Amino acid sequence: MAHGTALIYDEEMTKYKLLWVDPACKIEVPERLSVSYEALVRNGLADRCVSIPVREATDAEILLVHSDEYLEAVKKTPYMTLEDLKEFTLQFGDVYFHPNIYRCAKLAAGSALQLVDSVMMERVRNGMALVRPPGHHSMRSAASGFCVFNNVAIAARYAKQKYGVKRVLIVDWDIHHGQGVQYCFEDDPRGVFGKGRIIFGCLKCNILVFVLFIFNSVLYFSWHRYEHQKFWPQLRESDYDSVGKEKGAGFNINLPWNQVGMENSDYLSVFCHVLLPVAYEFCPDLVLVCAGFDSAIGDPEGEMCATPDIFAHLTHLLMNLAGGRLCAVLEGGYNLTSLPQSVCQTVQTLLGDPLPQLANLSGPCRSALESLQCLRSAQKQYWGSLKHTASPTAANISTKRIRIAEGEVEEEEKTELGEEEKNSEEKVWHEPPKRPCPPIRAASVLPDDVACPDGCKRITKDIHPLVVSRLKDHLVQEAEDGDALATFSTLVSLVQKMEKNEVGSGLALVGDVIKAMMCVVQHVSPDLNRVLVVCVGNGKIPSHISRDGKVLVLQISSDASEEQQSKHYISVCLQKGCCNTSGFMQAVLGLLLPVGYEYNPDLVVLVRMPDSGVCDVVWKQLTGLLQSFAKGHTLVLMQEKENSCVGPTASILLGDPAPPLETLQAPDREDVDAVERLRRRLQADWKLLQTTSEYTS
Ligand SMILES: CC(O)(O)NCCCCN
Ligand SMILES: [Zn+2]
Repeated sequence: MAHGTALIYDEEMTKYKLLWVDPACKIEVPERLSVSYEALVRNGLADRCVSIPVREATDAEILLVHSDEYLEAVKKTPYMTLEDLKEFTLQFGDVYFHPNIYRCAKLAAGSALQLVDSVMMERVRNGMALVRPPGHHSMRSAASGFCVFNNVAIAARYAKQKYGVKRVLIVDWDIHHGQGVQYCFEDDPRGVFGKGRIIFGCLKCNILVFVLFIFNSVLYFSWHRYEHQKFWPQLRESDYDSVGKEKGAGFNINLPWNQVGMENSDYLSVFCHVLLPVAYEFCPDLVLVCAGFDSAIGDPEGEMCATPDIFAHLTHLLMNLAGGRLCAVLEGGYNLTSLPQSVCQTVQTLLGDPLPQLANLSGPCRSALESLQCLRSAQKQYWGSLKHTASPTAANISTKRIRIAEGEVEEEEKTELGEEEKNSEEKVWHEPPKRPCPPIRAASVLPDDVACPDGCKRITKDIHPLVVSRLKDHLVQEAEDGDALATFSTLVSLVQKMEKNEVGSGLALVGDVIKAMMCVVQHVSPDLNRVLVVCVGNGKIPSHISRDGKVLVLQISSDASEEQQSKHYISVCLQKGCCNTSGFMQAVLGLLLPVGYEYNPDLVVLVRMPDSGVCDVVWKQLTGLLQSFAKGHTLVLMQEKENSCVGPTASILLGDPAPPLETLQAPDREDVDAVERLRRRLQADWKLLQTTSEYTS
């Protein structure tokens, strides 16, 4: 199991800048890189990383994506006069050249490759490359949008060629569309043949027998400010209906933001309702992130309102894929306050620190819902997890697109603020909260004959007089059973330690998981406002538990009775119960995650019901995903005889990545229907469950 987080940075990449007046390029300054690195140093994050040296990408590596003539032309720029540089720049859009930019562009691309090497050779688990110039706009024979070489596209090709990586997921959370990446992989003759489609011919009828077991594929996901094609680069092919070509259909996913001001809720709903379901189905071997932070609040380009701590969560949600192999490469980010904060949030998550709680999430705004629905509808024919998406009706979709090419321009909606007022509106946001690591990362309460997993701290059972007195009046029948009392009072004191952040998470083997859960829930201290209880497997949970919203129960099983549903008592009934991986993950990603984020609990209690049938890999994925909530304070309760679950559960609570699920088959129709039915019923209560705009008030 690889450990460690790589950090790649060299101040050489700060040594180029704009040498003439160009309003479009003046925001791309060297300080972007230096303030980001200095913030990592100041916050003690840089020296917790494995420092990997930069190197220049070779010609051959650059030619994986770019044409020979383009490379040869760029090679000449170091020797150009200022006039020649201006002249050379004119052929491209929104980019500038400098005598030292070629060297820096080779270092930026080379940094991405160093990162891929470190992760694929398992010298580290994941990492981040702080580079300049960015890459995702540059095309085969063109520079664009401050980009010279396409760092991440080169890294994807390099990973496939050198390490035989079959499936690469590229997530581009920069606020601009990385058209360079889209072009590179949408018509790549070698690369994108889809999810291993098998095409057989037949010798006898003289047709070539060829098996295109082509698992080589690159799935590119990008969200970007679009405003119905009004925003740079104003491309028709940046819209949601660009899904990839021929064999690549379904492997290009564009989520256009048609309004500015998008918030954390908008970003999370796109992750939960599009990216994650598809990513789990795709089952990548490697995740590359075009980590642009102009999608953060305060950025002059993005004009969005998502706070820097959102990147802690986006990073964490992707770390459960590809066995944790994640390479983040800096793209954009132009606000010199939110950029370093966002970089620190990202690196701190890569290092495995507890996640910050995201406060007052609501639902996605109407415009985001329209884009979400259009995208899910455009992609549903390619992805089982989206198969049963309701198609947009004209009524609830008002997307209009100004076809600049056709010269057909619809009346522009008047925005209440003029362009200049909007820009001048100074955004303010809180400094992201500290994310201290508790002295004990994971604790265990186990029978004496069960070994405590490495890294875990055993909490010896003892009777806490104060606790017991309160327990006794609740658990009369246990009063005589000394062991049960000891266990329950130890669990209660364990939760108290979590509240004080002395302990991160805990796991326990108990005689009766439901009783233990009830006891914990009834005895958490009053300043623990909300407890999320996730029950996996069949079993009756007393419905009075979710009183006054202090407790939210979500049960996934095969016998849940649906009529009991309420806002705080949700039971998902899966035909084949918890052993059906794709149905289970559909429920986790499409229901549990959104509701969990909106509920924002202070404690998570994960209960593994007896004979739940849930398989280890899915159990580990769930345990890992639940770390998103309550600053990682999860208490896992399992039945005494399930000793074999102790090790796997502990490894996740200690920060190991969950192993990847194999490529998910499409979920069963009944399960998707069950999840969809529940989603529709509950979305009035839980706005993050919405995926269509017909429900917004
Ligand atoms: C890397 C990037 O996506 O932030 N570049 C943005 C270029 C904007 C040009 N108007
Ligand atoms: Zn950008």
